[in-house]
Amino acid sequence: MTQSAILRLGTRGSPLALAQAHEVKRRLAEAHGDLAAENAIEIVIIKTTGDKILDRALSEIGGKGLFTKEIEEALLDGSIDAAVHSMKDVPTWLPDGLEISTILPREDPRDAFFSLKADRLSGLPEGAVVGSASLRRQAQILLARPDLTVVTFRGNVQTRLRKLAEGEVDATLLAVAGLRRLGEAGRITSILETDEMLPAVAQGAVGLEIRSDDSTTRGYLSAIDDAASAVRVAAERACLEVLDGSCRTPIAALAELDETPGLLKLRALVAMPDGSRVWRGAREGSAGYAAELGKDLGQELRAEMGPEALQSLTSH
Ligand SMILES: NCc1[nH]cc(CCC(=O)O)c1CC(=O)O
Repeated sequence: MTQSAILRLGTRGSPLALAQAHEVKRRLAEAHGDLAAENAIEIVIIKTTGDKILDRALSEIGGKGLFTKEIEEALLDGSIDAAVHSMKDVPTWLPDGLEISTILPREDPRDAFFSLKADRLSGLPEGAVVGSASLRRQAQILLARPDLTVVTFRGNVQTRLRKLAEGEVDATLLAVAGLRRLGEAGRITSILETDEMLPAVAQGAVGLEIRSDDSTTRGYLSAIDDAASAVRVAAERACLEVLDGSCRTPIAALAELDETPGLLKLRALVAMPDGSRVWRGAREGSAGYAAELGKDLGQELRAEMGPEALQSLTSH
């Protein structure tokens, strides 16, 4: 008989999701002697709705939690103890009884540019075609370069880079964090600065979700929490929550800790998908009030947009 695991981690089965789950397992084994034993941590792969839909842009399907619903069900029914998520894919609203307890040290939050025709976005020839299924990236690409065409583009990293090599598109964008975790960062053409392409809320952050009443798992996970990353993600998610964004709303936000200890700087934007309008805002304040800072900025942007623009962007 095999010894049953002490801790079961639920994850999607994509190469990126598995890399993240193995990073969590490695960090936990380093932090706790009993979790270092073989089979002490079991990685449980769970297929989500988002994994089954490969042919359409997620923004067309809509709905929140495409990558998290089935994993959260496994948490609630006790078949796993913690869920490993790309925090970018986790809705701000969580089911009753669940919470995000832990954020790992955040990877680079920026987006990477890939092209065989130019070394940066601004260098693409007039009328070039960029593949991206993200409305956030689409809106910011068109803000900077209204002459470009953005087409829906999905699939894993390998698939996208093959399509790029075959000339289906002239360029594409992917999160730097995912490429680093997959050991594919060497294929990046260049990294987009955040004033040109503000990242998605929580991009580059891996988080763990648990049952709120599970103090045993909470205890294990507290050793691998990165307070600075958690504060940044809290500010960005609070901003998103106020803006009530779905994956169909082009929203970007990035919180960074200043060299001045305890000072958190948050930038956010909301744009029309076609890049015809953009609303930007920035706030800074104490890292101890990260969520308040995020909410304030979200409310400021809401007020600036007015009810009509807000309605057209967030209601579906
Ligand atoms: N929506 C898919 C997704 N979720 C997280 C990442 C990248 C890793 C991260 O942001 O932590 C990606 C792919 C991408 O946007 O390139």
